[in-house]
Amino acid sequence: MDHKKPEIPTCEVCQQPANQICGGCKLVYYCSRPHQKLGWREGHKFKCCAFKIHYSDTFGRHMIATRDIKQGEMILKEKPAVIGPRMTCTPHCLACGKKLEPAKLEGGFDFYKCSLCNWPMCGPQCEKADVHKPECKIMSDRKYRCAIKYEQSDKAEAAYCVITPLRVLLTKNSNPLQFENLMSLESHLEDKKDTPLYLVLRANLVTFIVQVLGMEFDEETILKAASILDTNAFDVRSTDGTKRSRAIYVTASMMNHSCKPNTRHIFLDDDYKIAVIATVPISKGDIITATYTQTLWGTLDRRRHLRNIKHFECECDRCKDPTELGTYLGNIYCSICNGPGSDNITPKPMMVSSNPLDENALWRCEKCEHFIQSRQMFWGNNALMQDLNKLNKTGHKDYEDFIRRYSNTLHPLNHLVVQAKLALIQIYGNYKGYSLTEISDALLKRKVDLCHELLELADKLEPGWTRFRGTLLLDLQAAMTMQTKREYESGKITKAAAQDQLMESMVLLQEATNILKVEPDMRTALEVKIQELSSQLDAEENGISDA
Ligand SMILES: C[S@@+](CC[C@H](N)C(=O)[O-])C[C@H]1O[C@@H](n2cnc3c(N)ncnc32)[C@H](O)[C@@H]1O
Repeated sequence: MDHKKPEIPTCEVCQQPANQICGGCKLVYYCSRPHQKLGWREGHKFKCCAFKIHYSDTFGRHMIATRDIKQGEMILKEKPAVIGPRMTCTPHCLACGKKLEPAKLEGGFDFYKCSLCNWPMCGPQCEKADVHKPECKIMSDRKYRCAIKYEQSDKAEAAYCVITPLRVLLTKNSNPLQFENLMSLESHLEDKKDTPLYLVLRANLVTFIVQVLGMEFDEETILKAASILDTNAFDVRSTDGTKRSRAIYVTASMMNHSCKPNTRHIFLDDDYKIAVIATVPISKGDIITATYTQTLWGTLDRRRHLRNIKHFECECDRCKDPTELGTYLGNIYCSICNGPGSDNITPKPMMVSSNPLDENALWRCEKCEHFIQSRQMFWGNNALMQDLNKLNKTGHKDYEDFIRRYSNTLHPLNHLVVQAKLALIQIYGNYKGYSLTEISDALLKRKVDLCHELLELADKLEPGWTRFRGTLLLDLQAAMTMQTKREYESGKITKAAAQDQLMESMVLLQEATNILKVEPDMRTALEVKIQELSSQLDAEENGISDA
């Protein structure tokens, strides 16, 4: 027999036997905490991570896991290399990104303006923020004053298109290495150059940088900065929804797109660090992916968005599958098989694309000879989306009517129906007049059923520790807890059954907590919910609620 001596790990710093493994890369050992800290300072911080960047002709640079990554693990935390307003937006503060409201000033309603460059800002403090100083100086030195003034609420201003590209260009002097990193990102400028948007940018942005500000950049570099932002920037929102910006994270931008990604990201603190979290276990060698689009859109819409904005053709497993992994999210029923005079065949036959990777391919019935052009699918989707957007959002009636009205065309998991169902889950239990204590047993049951239905969808398209699943689990447990309370109080179930059901709710709440506890806005709310449910369980156990 081969009695091989087991290898004893040794400390990276002193080479003595060690038993503490680095939690980041899980590749190196230390004998003690002081040596781990020393090792980190001496260079491990540059090598320690769970991924490496690979290159392929199909994807360009992309991230690969260098070891198995656990569900819920934070893979990466990074500061933005550049952050600023979106291309066109309603007035937002150039420093903190907050959406601005006008105030009553001497000449009528207007925004507070920076005293030097006249851009709308929150107030004197934001006007002095470091992020605004360099652009403010160059604009005010050139006597440029922003012309935005309040006219009507929510008027989008195209003038914002100059700010974030200007911030990229300003790093050339302030942080040349950062400038190099930013300018080395994928731009797809060649594909965009002649699009209407870039023709407008040539007139606005290039003129602003070269002629108004007198900066020495050529047209190609300026448009490339704008194009790098379009290809790589993340949409950054504060957790309370009052602040919105776009930002580039040089390393996080290396994540490939997938229509069924294996990570989610959140933004932390006031400096908007991004944290990338594994939503499912990721095996060594797997590609680490994010989504650049909306997972709850159908394939036609997702692929068109990716083609137009990110300039690539997505060929992931979901895009290749005409049933979208069995969900039929982008499909409709066949109008012939399910039309008048049909024998109500079950399951109802669907229309599916004859080639999902070709936007122009015909859509055919799975059962009969019926087919339609893909443009009819686009038109139908747009028309119904407009219908959906017009519904009264404060109550449930319009949404329930929408689902009923189109039930012969749209199956229960069509993306338009899913939007209506998500709205209903929000309304039941949360909106004025619909609190969990107020709604009828029937509506409470409807909420529970909708949560179960969408959790099944989530398992196929956004599985694991996703925010979608986390928030659905929270909604479901709240509704189930109320159901239990009502059933017990009306004598429909015994105390033991009530306890079992509350334990079931607790399991759901615990999973939701595991998923959502990293989200800065959720921590306190989750603690309160666990406290409430625990007290309810105690009360049931001690017979207090029998009283
Ligand atoms: C944010 S960048 C990712 C980093 C980039 N690959 C690079 O080398 O700099 C986005 C670009 O990567 C490529 N890409 C990302 N995901 C892809 C995918 N699933 N299929 C094909 N190309 C992809 C596309 O060119 C896309 O515009």
